[in-house]
Amino acid sequence: MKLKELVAPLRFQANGITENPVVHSLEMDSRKVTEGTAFFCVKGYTVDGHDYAKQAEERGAVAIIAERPLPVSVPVIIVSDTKRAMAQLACHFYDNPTKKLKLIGVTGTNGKTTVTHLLEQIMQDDGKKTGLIGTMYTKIGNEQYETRNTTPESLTLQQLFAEMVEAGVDRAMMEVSSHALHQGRVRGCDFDVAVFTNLTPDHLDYHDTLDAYLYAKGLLFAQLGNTFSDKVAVLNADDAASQELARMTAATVVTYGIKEQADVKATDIRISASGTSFRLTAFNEEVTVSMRLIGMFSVYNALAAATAALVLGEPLEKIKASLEQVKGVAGRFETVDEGQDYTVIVDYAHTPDSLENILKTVREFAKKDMIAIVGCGGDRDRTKRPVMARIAVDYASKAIFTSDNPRSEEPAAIIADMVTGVEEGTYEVILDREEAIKRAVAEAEAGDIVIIAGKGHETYQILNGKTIHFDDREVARRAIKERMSSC
Ligand SMILES: CC(=O)N[C@H]1[C@@H](OP(=O)(O)OP(=O)(O)OC[C@H]2O[C@@H](n3ccc(=O)[nH]c3=O)[C@H](O)[C@@H]2O)O[C@H](CO)[C@@H](O)[C@@H]1O[C@H](C)C(=O)N[C@@H](C)C(=O)N[C@H](CCC(=O)O)C(=O)O
Ligand SMILES: Nc1ncnc2c1ncn2[C@@H]1O[C@H](COP(=O)(O)OP(=O)(O)OP(=O)(O)O)[C@@H](O)[C@H]1O
Ligand SMILES: N[C@H](CCC[C@H](N)C(=O)O)C(=O)O
Ligand SMILES: [Mg+2]
Repeated sequence: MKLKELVAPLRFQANGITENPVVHSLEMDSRKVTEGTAFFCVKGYTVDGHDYAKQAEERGAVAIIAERPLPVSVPVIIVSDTKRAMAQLACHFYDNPTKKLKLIGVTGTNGKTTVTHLLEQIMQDDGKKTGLIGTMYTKIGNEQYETRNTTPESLTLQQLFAEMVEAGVDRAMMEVSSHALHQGRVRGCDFDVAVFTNLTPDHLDYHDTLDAYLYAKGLLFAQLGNTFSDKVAVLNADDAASQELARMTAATVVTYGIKEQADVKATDIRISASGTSFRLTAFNEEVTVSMRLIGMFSVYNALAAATAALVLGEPLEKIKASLEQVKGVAGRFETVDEGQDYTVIVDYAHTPDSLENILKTVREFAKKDMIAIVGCGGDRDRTKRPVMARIAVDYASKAIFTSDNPRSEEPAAIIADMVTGVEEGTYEVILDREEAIKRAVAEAEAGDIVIIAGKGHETYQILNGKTIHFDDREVARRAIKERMSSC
């Protein structure tokens, strides 16, 4: 695409360009610039991309989009907000891929990864070609690609959607984080359905207040638009935040829930240690669903996915069949089973609400003791630390506090924050996560349950700013085997 055509959507901001080179690619990272790139200078939280304009030019950039004049010899297009321009031009450059597929965005504090995976299963079972973008990876069909963020920035995002369109994807589901909404990463995405799971405290390091966090989530619904269209907001009737979210859009609102009046409802809920069953009533239809997913929160996730699928025209019977197929999502309530006589579960609970949900659920079925291994991420919301510690102590027979991605913080300083929420003598601290897991496995008696919370599918530990390989499931498996072989 020629430069003038690329920047045409910027309208008056693009006036005065005289040169018109061919632009082969778009980049916001100077290190990735190649011959023919248009480079966007983005002011980040760590550095200012404007400082890398010269490097981008040296690497072959043919145009620079910036917020101020720069000493380079290639054309510089000055805009008031490069991130905004970047999203807009990315949509244009990749020919608005999200207009060519059905796009479902899922937001909320907990359950986004799970709900997108449930949707993927439903769509795939109905013969649709799917794309998925989220915490664990991006998937196009069944091919997986690594991504750094749960919701990538706009350039990566639009490129991924273009690849999806190219691959024949007709249904794309993505997790939309509050950070992404706040930073405008999803601007220009043509969402057909926006799904809300729930809102509980998290990320207050970034958003400061719960209201600001809710506002960021609300942007997804605002982005459905202010015209009456086929777009649908799928809201959780049992979460008070949904009323705020409904106010933000003119799109049709469809609700799901258990307690309050809702369009799609679960009743007769039976939860056991091996699964969950419920009656699913959707508009004038009704089916009974028996899933392997455990806990009341899983019923909410199933309802959210079922409602989104229904509004996209999937038949209820097929939705039921798919939900019944799902074995679970990696790192979410994943059991590590080597035939031992105690249960070991790895789960991604890293917020107060998710930790409480998971521990409460297990507590209900635990016949004997429940040992919980809990940590809190470094360089993240400090306010959740004492709350999570309190929850662990309240629900578990034994709480072990350990490290969960300390990042640039001292592991002991994170634990020091955690223990302000609990009384001395009610917990044990083992800073080294591997040691903590080994200890829990060594102490577990027949019938006990060990829950290793916080890292789920993660295959790394970020310590002292360095990333090392670490997988709770591998560590637990090794510990179980070692214990077995030493008996
Ligand atoms: C706080 C935050 O959101 N940071 C995001 C931000 O990084 P940043 O602002 O620090 O970027 P920066 O390093 O200052 O760089 C600024 C600009 O200079 C450029 N640069 C930099 C160096 C160089 O040599 N050349 C160059 O051109 C960079 O490419 C960039 O364009 O922009 C990066 C690129 O898009 C993101 O990867 C990064 O996410 C970091 C990794 C992160 O941890 N984000 C978390 C908070 C986050 O977004 N989490 C949510 C999920 C949360 C949840 O729901 O649980 C997510 O969606 O992932
Ligand atoms: N609907 C829910 N309500 C409360 N807790 C939940 C819910 N669904 C899942 N959880 C808990 O939260 C954990 C994370 O779930 P999931 O990965 O689906 O959430 P997420 O919103 O994608 O998280 P992230 O923001 O880190 O991407 C699970 O391991 C489980 O403990
Ligand atoms: N998306 C979340 C994941 C947290 C996972 C937990 N293991 C941690 O590192 O705190 C975040 O980046 O805050
Ligand atoms: Mg996720």
